Order: sequence, then structure tokens, then C-alpha cells
Amino acid sequence: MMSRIPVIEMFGPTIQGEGAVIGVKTMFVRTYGCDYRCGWCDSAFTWDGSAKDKVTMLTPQEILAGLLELAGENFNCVTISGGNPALIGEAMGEFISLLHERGIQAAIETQGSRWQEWFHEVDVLTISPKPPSSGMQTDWDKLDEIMHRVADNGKAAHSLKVVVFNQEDYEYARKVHFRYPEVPLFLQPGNDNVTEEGDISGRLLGRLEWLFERVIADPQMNRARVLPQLHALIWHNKRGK
Ligand SMILES: C[S@@+](CC[C@H](N)C(=O)[O-])C[C@H]1O[C@@H](n2cnc3c(N)ncnc32)[C@H](O)[C@@H]1O
Ligand SMILES: Nc1nc2[nH]cc(C(=O)O)c2c(=O)[nH]1
Ligand code: SF4
Ligand SMILES: [Mg+2]
Repeated sequence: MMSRIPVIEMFGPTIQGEGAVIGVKTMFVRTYGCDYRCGWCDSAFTWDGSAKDKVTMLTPQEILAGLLELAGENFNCVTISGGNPALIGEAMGEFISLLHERGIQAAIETQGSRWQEWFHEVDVLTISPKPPSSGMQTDWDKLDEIMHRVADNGKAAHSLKVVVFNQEDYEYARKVHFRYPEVPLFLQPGNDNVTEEGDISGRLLGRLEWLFERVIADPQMNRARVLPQLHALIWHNKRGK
């Protein structure tokens, strides 16, 4: 049987709002299921069961057809997020090959808890280990293994992205930076209310300013880049953006 991928939503074109390729037009494919349970997850519907009825098991060809139906030729990049897309094996590699056959780039959002061989084929690999405020524990041996593998063989432009809610998270981000000094590091302020309706940009910009001040004062963070969730400034907590 053809292997299938659990997809909870596909949307776009939108603008990549985070990290190394912020500002790029992209489609999104969100897989179902996560091995983490971050307390502040802005996409908890991908794992908490609340939207389980929306999951469809799709072949790589069906996902590509769905994206083309949504957007025609109006995209050149697909961002695969979740949940944790690194829970998916070979079928994801097949999907990435299909994208490449059409000259479309593949970007991945994952937390660095699982490795897949297809990471080597990804064009933009974002690894986002989770700070203490998430309630999750980083398996440093696993993260080391993943960072070494992508550095040794990967063609992927890879980067690290740490979400920061408080001073303890900031210390964690510094630890990540010391451990992998050659890897571009992006710091992203946390959104501490992912269900608030209306305009949340003022609150998020306040968090961004707080993080700017930390980095400005810190000679050990001279190469880190601080970025907001750009889409959240524009579209707030709206889903599918
Ligand atoms: C929903 S996650 C899915 C991919 C993967 N599970 C991960 O965490 O990297 C996508 C990105 O959103 C970030 N994120 C999730 N909740 C957030 C929040 N409340 N504030 C800021 N960033 C958040 C994650 O850290 C991650 O970089
Ligand atoms: N516009 C936009 N950019 C994003 N970058 C990472 C996202 C994610 O949820 O993985 C995301 C998202 O959900 N929307
Ligand atoms: S790892 Fe990502 S998807 Fe999973 S709970 Fe944390 S933020 Fe949400
Ligand atoms: Mg998001």
C-alpha cells in the first residue's frame, strides 16, 4: 500500500512569518501528531484531539494535488509544519521529491526530537528546541546527533529557532547558541495568549522589545537574530495564516 501522511490542514499562499526565510511566499502543510505537549503551543489542535475529525490520510501525490488546487502556480515554496513532521517516515521523503521535480522548495519546522533521513533533502530546515517554559525536556544527546548529521551531510540550509517567554528561556537560548555556535540562531518572542481575539500586535511588540533589550545588552549574543512572528502581527491569532 502507498504510504500516507496524516494532514490536518493545508493553506496558502501566505507569507512565512518566522525564522531564516521570513517574508517568503509559501504554502503550508500541517501534519497531525506531536511527541511534545508544549504548554503554550499555538497549534495544539495538531495533537490534542480537538480537531481529530479534520485529519485526512493523504498520499504525497494527493497533497501536491491539494496544494495545486488551492494555489495553482502561485507558489515556489512549501513549508511542512505540524505537529512534528519528523514523526513521518519515507512518505515525507517522497513528497519532498515530488516538490523538487517541480522546482518547488521544501521547508520544515521541527523541534529536534526526531531524525529522519529525508532531512538531507530539505531546502530549509528549522530546528526549534523547546525552552523550560514549554514544560518539555530537551534530549541533548538526540539534538547533538541531529545537529551533527545535518552539518555533516545535509544540503539543507539549517538554523535554530528558540522561542523565549522569560529569563529562564533566554538562558536556555544562550546554552543552545554556545553548544552550536556555527548554526544561525533565531530568537522569537513567545505569544502567551494564543486564543485571544482581536489585535494582539501591541502585546507581541512589547514582548519583542523586551527580547531586543536582552540581546542588545548581551555580548554573548552578538550573532543571534531576533524576529517576531510576522504573520501574528498582521493576522493575530487567526488560523490558516
Ligand atoms: C507549532 S510549531 C510546529 C513545528 C514543531 N513542532 C516545532 O515546535 O518546531 C511551529 C513553530 O511555532 C512555534 N510556536 C509554537 N507556539 C508558540 C507560541 N505560543 N509563541 C511563539 N512561537 C510558538 C514553535 O516553537 C515552532 O517554532
Ligand atoms: N505565516 C506563518 N508562518 C509560519 N512559520 C512557521 C509557522 C508554523 O506554525 O510552523 C507558521 C505559520 O503558522 N504561519
Ligand atoms: S513541539 Fe511544536 S507542535 Fe509540538 S507541542 Fe511543541 S510547539 Fe506544539
Ligand atoms: Mg504557526
